[in-house]
Amino acid sequence: MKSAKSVNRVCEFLSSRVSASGPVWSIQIGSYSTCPHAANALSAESAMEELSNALPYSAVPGPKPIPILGNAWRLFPVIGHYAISDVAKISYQLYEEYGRIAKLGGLMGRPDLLFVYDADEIEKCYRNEGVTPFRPSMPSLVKYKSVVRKDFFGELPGVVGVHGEQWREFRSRVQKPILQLSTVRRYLAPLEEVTEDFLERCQQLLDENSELPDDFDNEIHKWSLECIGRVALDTRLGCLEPNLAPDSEPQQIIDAAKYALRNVATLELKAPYWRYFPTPLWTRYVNNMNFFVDVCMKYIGAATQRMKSGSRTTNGEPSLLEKVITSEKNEKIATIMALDLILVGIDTISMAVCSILYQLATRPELQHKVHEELVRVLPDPKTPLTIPLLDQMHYLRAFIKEVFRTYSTVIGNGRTLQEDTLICGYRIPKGIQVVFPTIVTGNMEEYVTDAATFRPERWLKPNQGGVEGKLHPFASLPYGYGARMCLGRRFADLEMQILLAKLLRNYKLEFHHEPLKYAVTFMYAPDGPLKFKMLKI
Ligand code: HEM
Repeated sequence: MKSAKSVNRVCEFLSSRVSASGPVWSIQIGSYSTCPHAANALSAESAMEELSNALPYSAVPGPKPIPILGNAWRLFPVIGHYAISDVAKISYQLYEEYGRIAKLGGLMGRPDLLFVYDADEIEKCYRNEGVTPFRPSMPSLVKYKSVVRKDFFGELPGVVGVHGEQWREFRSRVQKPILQLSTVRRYLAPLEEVTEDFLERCQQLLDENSELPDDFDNEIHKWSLECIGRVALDTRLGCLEPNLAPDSEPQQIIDAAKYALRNVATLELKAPYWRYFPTPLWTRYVNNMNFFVDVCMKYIGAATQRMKSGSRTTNGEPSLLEKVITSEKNEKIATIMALDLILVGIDTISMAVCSILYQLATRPELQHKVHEELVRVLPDPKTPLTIPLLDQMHYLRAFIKEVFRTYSTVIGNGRTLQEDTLICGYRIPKGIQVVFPTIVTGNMEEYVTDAATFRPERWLKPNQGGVEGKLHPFASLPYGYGARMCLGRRFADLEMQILLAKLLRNYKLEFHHEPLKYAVTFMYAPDGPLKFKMLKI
């Protein structure tokens, strides 16, 4: 029984790791020559009729729950045919066994998970998700924000782990400055500087065979931490310095971020005693989060002081923090925004980079194409990057998109339905958690021509050397879609492009070890030492 409950946590964890996005609520009703409201009413009426004629939810196919254990047993390693460690495989197996829609129910005390593999239906779900889409989220963070530190987070607790009007209000306050192109552009030079320091550190880490160390993923992690410090806290945290003292602030930040990555999974997957009393793991989690809040408060306080004394970070475009502090006149909003960006902006990007580098190192011909493009765009490797230069790196961008399609870093996205919804001909009740498994749909021949082939050219326009073929826009959505779409996507793209451009213009990456398997640890990424050989070109 205890194990069954822990399996139940896997499902909760699973559904909290899938993400989604999606504005565009303007549904195309077709052309009308009379009153548009009449057309709307007609369409609403026919939607109601479709819903009432739909097949019942009970008819959705899926593994049959067995008494007492429900469906939780199916996630047990060995006795079930789905392995906990390979969540991606569960998504594939459900599709293979049941087709375009499958229900995983009987999950003991938690809503069913409904896997949808039909890209047209996924598109409909996103486009109709309403103004406050609900993404099931990390229960430990929800408790931390809404119970443990309610005193601090109050009525506007941020966007991550927050829903409904509170989410909408917060997002509407910070979305514009975060997504504004002028804000993002402003960070090009500072992030380039961070990346140059990172590459210098990589050089120092090379062994006598010019190979990077076993734990190179930790170094990538530090780079992404340093980038997010620059964006969300207006500071250089110092995480890339060699020989950090264990009690130095950067080392403590590195440890706290690593802890967040490794142990939150344990907290949410194992029996959730922490919901009822403070277990040692929970206490450590809370202390860790408090530490992050303190760090954010310290740097936002410093930014406010700088602004009061009239000395800003630069004379040009204000920084993200400066924009938010000025428009909100409220340090707390800026602090909570920074905390949210840090919480989700470190692991996503570092795991994505691990995956992209592994694919580049193991596909030398394609890596060579990226390098050729970079030589064309940057004949002098020392040329500082600019946005127009980055915009010419079409093949590099296509390569990133193709990695996301084939090895979806965030394995999928999800929404808790806010009202009864018609999906694949079934009436799906409000409250069900719908999963959009991009790890599967991005690889379906139905939506992507020659899906099994890794081919960045599919993302290019014909005049850029692109190849024609099917590519359903809702099959591979790395950043989700809509009102809840990834808030940091522009920074993520910028950070990845800067790193790859600087690295591959100057170095060749090789991998001379046993091929690595991909696994879902926290995100979907190669599971093993990334001992790349890094050779100066
Ligand atoms: C390659 C790296 C990244 C990937 C693949 C990624 C993917 C995603 C996805 C799929 C979602 C869910 C969207 C939805 O529910 O529709 C999301 C949400 C979010 N992401 Fe990212 N992300 C990445 C990097 C970042 C970075 C660097 C930041 C911060 C600077 C960030 C900040 C956020 C925030 C704040 C949300 C929550 C948005 C909300 O619920 O309103 N992400 N991300």
